[in-house]
Amino acid sequence: MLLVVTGKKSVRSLVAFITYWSAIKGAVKRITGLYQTISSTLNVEFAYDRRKPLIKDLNLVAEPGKTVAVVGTTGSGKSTLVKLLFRLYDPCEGSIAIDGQDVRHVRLSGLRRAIGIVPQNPTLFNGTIRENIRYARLDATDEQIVDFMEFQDGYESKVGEGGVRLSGGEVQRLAIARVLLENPKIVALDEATSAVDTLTEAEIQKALQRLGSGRTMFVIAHRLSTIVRAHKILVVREGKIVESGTHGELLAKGGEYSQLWTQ
Ligand SMILES: Nc1ncnc2c1ncn2[C@@H]1O[C@H](COP(=O)(O)OP(=O)(O)OP(=O)(O)O)[C@@H](O)[C@H]1O
Repeated sequence: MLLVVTGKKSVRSLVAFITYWSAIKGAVKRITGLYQTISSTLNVEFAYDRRKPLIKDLNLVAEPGKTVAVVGTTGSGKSTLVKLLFRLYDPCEGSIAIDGQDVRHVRLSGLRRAIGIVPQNPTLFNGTIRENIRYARLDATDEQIVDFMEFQDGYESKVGEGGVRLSGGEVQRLAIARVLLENPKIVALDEATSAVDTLTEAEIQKALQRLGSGRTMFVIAHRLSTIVRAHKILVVREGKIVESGTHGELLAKGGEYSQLWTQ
């Protein structure tokens, strides 16, 4: 800049330099992007129907490698938070960012590669467990697929139409295995509500711990064990985060969370 002011360089070369520098910086951002810190501006708002705002004053930070559990009554807006993150919808006000970059400025294909989703009811087709897991990454080797966890009847057993031959716990573990195979940096998990026995519960928790290791995980949580293990719990009511903290902190506070807990 000084060289331009003193007349030693032309404005044209300064413009060329800035363009060149922006291109390099852009490229570096794509290469080094950790895709791990999720944050929002203070004023994020969202409405499906403009007359009825749903998400209000959303203030959210999820730190790299940490598990954030979202809890709240039905219809409080938990799934909508995940939809905003994944850009199925954009906020009406404010913005959500990953590593400080507004998700609206990240290429959609890149964003969806960076975030893995474990849905409550995964779509399963009538093939083997191995084939259903491979669906997440068609070029995966057999070794890569069996690396994650064990299934009682083995990887070659058929799951049946829509997974009817699997137990609720196996369906959840299969959905987790798919995302482990995808290996994204961020995971959004909509935890199934189905009750499972203690042994299955322990297996699901083991799979979840592996999933959360080194990843930022955002869980719409229903299981006690998941909530207790989370690094941070967000309590959502009518689209607002009304409390946040660890399980111990929130219980000690004696507010909304402790009421949810005793219900
Ligand atoms: N696509 C949509 N169009 C219009 N309204 C919607 C849409 N999706 C959700 N809603 C409404 O927004 C509100 C919040 O829904 P959301 O699914 O985010 O809640 P939730 O806390 O995840 O509920 P649950 O625990 O039952 O899954 C609900 O009143 C719901 O009916």
